[in-house]
Amino acid sequence: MTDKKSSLSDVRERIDSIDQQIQQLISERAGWAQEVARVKGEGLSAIDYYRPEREAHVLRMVVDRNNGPLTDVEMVRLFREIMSSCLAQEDPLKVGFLGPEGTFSEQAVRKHFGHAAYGLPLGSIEEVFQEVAAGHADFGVVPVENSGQGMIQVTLDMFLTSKATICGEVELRVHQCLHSLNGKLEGIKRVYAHAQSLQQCKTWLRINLPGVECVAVSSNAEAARLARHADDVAAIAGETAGRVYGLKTVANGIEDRADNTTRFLVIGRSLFPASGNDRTSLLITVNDKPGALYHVLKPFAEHGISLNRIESRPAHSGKWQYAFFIDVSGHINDGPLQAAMKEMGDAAAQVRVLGSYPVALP
Ligand SMILES: O=C(O)C(=O)C[C@]1(C(=O)O)C=C[C@@H](O)C=C1
Repeated sequence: MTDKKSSLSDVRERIDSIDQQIQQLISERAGWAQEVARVKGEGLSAIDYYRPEREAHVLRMVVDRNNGPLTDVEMVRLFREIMSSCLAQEDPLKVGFLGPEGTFSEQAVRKHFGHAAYGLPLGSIEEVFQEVAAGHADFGVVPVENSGQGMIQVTLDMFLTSKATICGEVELRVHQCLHSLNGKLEGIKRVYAHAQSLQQCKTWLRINLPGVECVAVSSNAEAARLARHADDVAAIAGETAGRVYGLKTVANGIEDRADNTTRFLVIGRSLFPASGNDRTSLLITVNDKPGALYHVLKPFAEHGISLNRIESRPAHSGKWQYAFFIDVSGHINDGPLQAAMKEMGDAAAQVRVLGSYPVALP
C-alpha cells in the first residue's frame, strides 16, 4: 500500500515536471507567434494573420511525428488549440456557422479553428454566406456532404450566386443521439430533427419508434431546444446539443451507418497559397454541345490530375442548363492544373475557381 502510494507520487512528480516544461514551451511558442505577427505587420486584424496553409503544414508534421499512445486525432486537436490560442493573441477570428449553439457545424468550427476563435451562431446556411460576404464574419463553416446522404444542395447552390471562396474542409464523424426531457423511449409521440439527421437515422427510427411523427426543423440544436418543452417529444441531435439544452439521452449511436461522416467547407473572401496537399474546387458551366463535358474533363486525365468529385446542379443561367461542381487534387497554382485549365479552353462556357485548400486533417 505504502509502496503503491509512493510510486503514484513519483509518477505524479514526473507528470508535474513534464507539465512545467510543456507550459514553458507553449509560452515560448506563443511569444514566437507574436514575433511572426510583427513580421507580417502590426495592427492588422486576425484574418490577415491567419494562414491555413501553414496550419495544415504544422498539423501534418504533428501527425508524421506521432508515435502514440495518443491518436492522430487527439494530437491534432491539441496542437490546433495551441495554434488557435497563439493566433487569438492578436484578436480572435470570427467564424459564422449554422446555429444555435450545439450544432455539428459548431463542432466543425471548433475542430478547424479551435476554441479561441469566436463562433457566430446564425439562422441558416444562406445567412452564413451573407455574413461572410458582408465582412461581419471572417470565415464561415457550412456542411456540404454526408457520407451516406450525399451533397447538401443548399450549400452548393449558394456558390452559384455568392462570391464566397473555399479556404478549407473539415470532416466530422457524426454520432446521432435521441434525447428527451425524461430520457425514456416509451411515450414519445414526435421526433424533431434536421431533415438530414432523420434520413441518417431512418432504420433506427423504423425499428424503435414505428409510426411516430417525425418533424424536420432548421437544425439539430433547434430540435433539442424544442424537445425541452414536453415529455412526449424527442430530438435527434449530437451529444453536445443534448447537454446544452438540458436533455437526457434516450439512445446514442442511432445513425444507420457506422462511418457516418459530414464534410464541411470553410468559406471566406480570399484564396490562399498551396500547403503541399491540397484540393481545388471548380464551378464550371458547359456549352450545350456534344461532348462538351468530355472536353472539360479530358485535360485533367491527360495531366494525371485526380477527379475527386463531380456534382451537377441546375444553373441559374437558363432552363435545362447545368453547373458542374468539380473537385480535383492539387492547388490551382500547380503546373499540371494550370496546363489542364488552359487546355480546357472553349469547352467550358464559364469556369470559376472556388478555392484551393488543404485536404482535411484527421
Ligand atoms: O506561421 C504563421 O504564419 C503564424 O502566424 C503562426 C501560426 C502558429 O501558431 O503556428 C499562427 C497562426 C497562423 O494561422 C499560422 C501559424
